Amino acid sequence: QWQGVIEEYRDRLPVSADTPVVTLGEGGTPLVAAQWLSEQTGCEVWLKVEGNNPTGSFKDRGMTVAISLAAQAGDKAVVCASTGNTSASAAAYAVRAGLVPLVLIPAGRIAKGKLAQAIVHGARLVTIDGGFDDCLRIVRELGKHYPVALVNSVNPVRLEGQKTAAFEVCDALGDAPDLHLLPVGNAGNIAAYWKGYQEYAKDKLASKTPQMWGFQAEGAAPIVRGAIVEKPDTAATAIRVGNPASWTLAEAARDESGGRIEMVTDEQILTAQRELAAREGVFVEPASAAGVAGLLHAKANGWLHGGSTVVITVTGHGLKDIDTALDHAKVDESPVTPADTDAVARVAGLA
Ligand SMILES: Cc1ncc(COP(=O)(O)O)c(/C=C/C(=O)C(=O)O)c1O
Repeated sequence: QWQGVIEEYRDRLPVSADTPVVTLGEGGTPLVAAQWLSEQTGCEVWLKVEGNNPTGSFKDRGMTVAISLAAQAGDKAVVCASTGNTSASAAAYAVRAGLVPLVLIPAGRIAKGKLAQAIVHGARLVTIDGGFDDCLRIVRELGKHYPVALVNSVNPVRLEGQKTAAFEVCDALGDAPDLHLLPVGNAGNIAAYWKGYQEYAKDKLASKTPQMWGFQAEGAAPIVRGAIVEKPDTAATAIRVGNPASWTLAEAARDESGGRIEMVTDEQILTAQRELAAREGVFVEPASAAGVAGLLHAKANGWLHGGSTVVITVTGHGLKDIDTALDHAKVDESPVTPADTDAVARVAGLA
């Protein structure tokens, strides 16, 4: 039975023997062979399906560590700013530890599945008349003046937990891949993976480190443009961030790994989301498809060498944001059909 991130990688995490382990069995997510993407690119492509975590995104990896340490420290409340998945995860893990979750979210731009999670877990929800970056600025100030633990990815223990995904990739493949692709929003995850890959290579558990390729949405691409984006805008609301907290760490991951951070349009992201579901059977929320859009973009631009081993992290489950999926679905809404077998056979294209 998989014990969750802390028990599986205890000696690589900033926990001690008397840290209470607050877990929902996070981690140990599937590494799925992507046949269609492999055919399209001539590479060996794998998907690290992080939507399979307990609250539906990779955030659980960092939250189990952050909340366990907050419980050990005797904190009574935790606070975070979020585009949705961090708050969903913080709420679930906090209540398990008997802590009060206080979450700040940007008005109007949070996927309903994530909002539902924060609400049903009983988080204290504050909807800010502003963007994610405003929420983050405020929680940093709250952390300074009130007895609350800050559990955003500005808290390094979050990235410690998130680096375990790189360990799992190496454990599953027997080595690090040549390339690792993933979305970049607040930019903690690309930094976390890079840290994990470096640790495994140092300990000779991998023969190399991969190039880290991060992808931002064109309307929210501060790292690509080299400037803060005052009004970030993208349908991929999870990565609608104009001033990433881990900007410097993400650039270090890009440069030290010989990788790249590029941008893809919303059109490319939503097409990748649809293609991934229709061809590989993997349904992810829009932001999570940015790495897949990035792979197809890289292939079209000739950046991709055939035969490379490529891992793409798809970061959150598609059920988080069904509104966007349905808005852009190409499905022809079939009219309600009479409860008659012959009629169904005709509508279903069997007859
Ligand atoms: C599905 C999904 N995909 C990609 C990202 C980007 O990861 P980072 O580059 O490490 O920020 C997020 C991030 C979400 C939040 O930052 C939050 O929940 O506040 C996400 O939820």
